[in-house]
Amino acid sequence: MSVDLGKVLGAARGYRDLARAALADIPATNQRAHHGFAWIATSVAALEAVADWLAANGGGTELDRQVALLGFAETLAQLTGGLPMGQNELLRPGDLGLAGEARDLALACADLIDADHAATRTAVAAALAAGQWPSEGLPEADLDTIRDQFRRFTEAEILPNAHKWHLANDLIPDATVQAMADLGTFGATIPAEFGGLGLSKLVMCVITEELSRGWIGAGSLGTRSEIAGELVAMGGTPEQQQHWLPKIASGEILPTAVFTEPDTGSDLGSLQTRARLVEGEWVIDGAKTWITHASRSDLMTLLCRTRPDTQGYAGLSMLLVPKPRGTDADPFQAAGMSGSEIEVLGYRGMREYALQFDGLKAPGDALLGGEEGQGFKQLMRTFEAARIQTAARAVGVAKRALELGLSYALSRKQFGKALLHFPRVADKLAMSLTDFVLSRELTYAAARAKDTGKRCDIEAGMAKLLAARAAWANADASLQIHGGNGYALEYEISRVLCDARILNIFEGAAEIQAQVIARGLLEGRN
Ligand SMILES: Cc1cc2nc3c(=O)[nH]c(=O)nc-3n(C[C@H](O)[C@H](O)[C@H](O)COP(=O)(O)OP(=O)(O)OC[C@H]3O[C@@H](n4cnc5c(N)ncnc54)[C@H](O)[C@@H]3O)c2cc1C
Repeated sequence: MSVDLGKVLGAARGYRDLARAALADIPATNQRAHHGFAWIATSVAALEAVADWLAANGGGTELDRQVALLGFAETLAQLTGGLPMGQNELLRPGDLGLAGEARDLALACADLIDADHAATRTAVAAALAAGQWPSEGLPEADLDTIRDQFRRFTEAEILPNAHKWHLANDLIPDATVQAMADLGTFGATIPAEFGGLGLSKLVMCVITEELSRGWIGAGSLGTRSEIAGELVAMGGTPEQQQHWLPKIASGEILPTAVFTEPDTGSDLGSLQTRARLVEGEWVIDGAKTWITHASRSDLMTLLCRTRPDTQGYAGLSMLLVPKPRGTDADPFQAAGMSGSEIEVLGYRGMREYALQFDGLKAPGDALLGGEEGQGFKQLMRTFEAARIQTAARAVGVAKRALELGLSYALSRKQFGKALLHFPRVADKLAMSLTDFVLSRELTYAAARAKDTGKRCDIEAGMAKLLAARAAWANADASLQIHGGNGYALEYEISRVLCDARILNIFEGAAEIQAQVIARGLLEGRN
């Protein structure tokens, strides 16, 4: 079927602009409308990214074009019918007072929306069954080589072990961490003058995607190095940069990100952990929770209140707090610091901890940038790259879920034929592939925006929002294809489902991303 995707994209953009205009009369307290607008804008941005991907691949292969067609058709149907913002939250055009405008859009794109795409879905599933995948060639130099390198590593070191490590709640072995360090995982984006590879955020995405395809734990190992590296590179003093960045880049030290508190998660500006200067040293008191890799790490990037008289963001500062690396027998060895492990569904390999600080000491020069009151701003700037990296983690998880569903659908027979031959199974695979491609291309688009140096909290939020939805949807679809076996711990998909679920929560819950996107777009930033 031949559809003018450029024309459809133009119409979708027009609808997004109408949604933006509609918000002029709708207060921000109406989250369904405001967050819904963010979802509309995110959906349109994904279509733009897919159109760019096709163009960059010379119009694409037949499979590329089929995937793009399904992506456009489904997205337009969602825009004009019901856009899933959550499992039981569908944005309807009427929520923005756009019922008539949505009907106009549906009419303008009737060729696409009203068509029966069953044959395309079947063809896409058949292509997958034949071992074909959509183009992943990137125009940027060397990226395919880097992808190959990390794909080979993941195949050899991560995939054969991940499920075993997950079931045993093991830490990723030190030897694997070292092998990842040797590949340059932790210093990929740290400037070359500080011992890193000085590569782009797009490279970071490709690396993260490949590792996360093997296991979210592996793809997440570099997250805290990315956060610490960004914090120090963007906000550190020259001395802090010289001291910390080479060690982070080489993997000699593993950082941990210490922000969330028992009573303070999404609303970080309210956090209560305090640090005060006593005789030239910082003394830290308070409680933190959900801290990943807190034991086997050497440096805490710790957000705390250094101005006790302030409330909100103004009094928050970021400290670079060295700590001894813990062991299983003695996980927290610093005086004034204790912790206990939080048992979790998935996202294993580093372990999460609740931490208590009772007079923990840090050196006087631990204050990031040497300036108090900058912590929240410093962290928000860092969140852009961290959210793009999280989106890339989700893309890798979404792909693995699809691979597992595909493999099971090919090998399992019911009613005398492989599951793949049932249209409802083939549909799940075709739409999983479509969601994977849309979120991958949107994530790459966000990384490219970040690489230009411009502010891109909107792009980062969009990528994370969509990719986290794709990871969860694909994991759920794949588990459904596995039937009862998918529910058995011994099957890898049981882990992938648990791993996928976290992506919508940390690094800013989906609702927070939607809020950031809506606010930013309404302020005219995009
Ligand atoms: C496995 C795991 C690893 C983690 N690792 C780390 C780490 O290494 N370091 C660290 O500092 N933190 C970490 N976190 C914490 C994580 O960042 C927080 O869980 C997250 O920020 C959400 O905070 P919260 O859990 O307190 O949820 P809350 O802030 O209590 O929010 C709960 C829910 O309410 C809704 N909600 C909240 N605010 C709004 C709003 N304004 N509008 C609409 N809906 C809203 C959302 O659905 C949200 O999911 C981790 C968490 C997990 C589960």
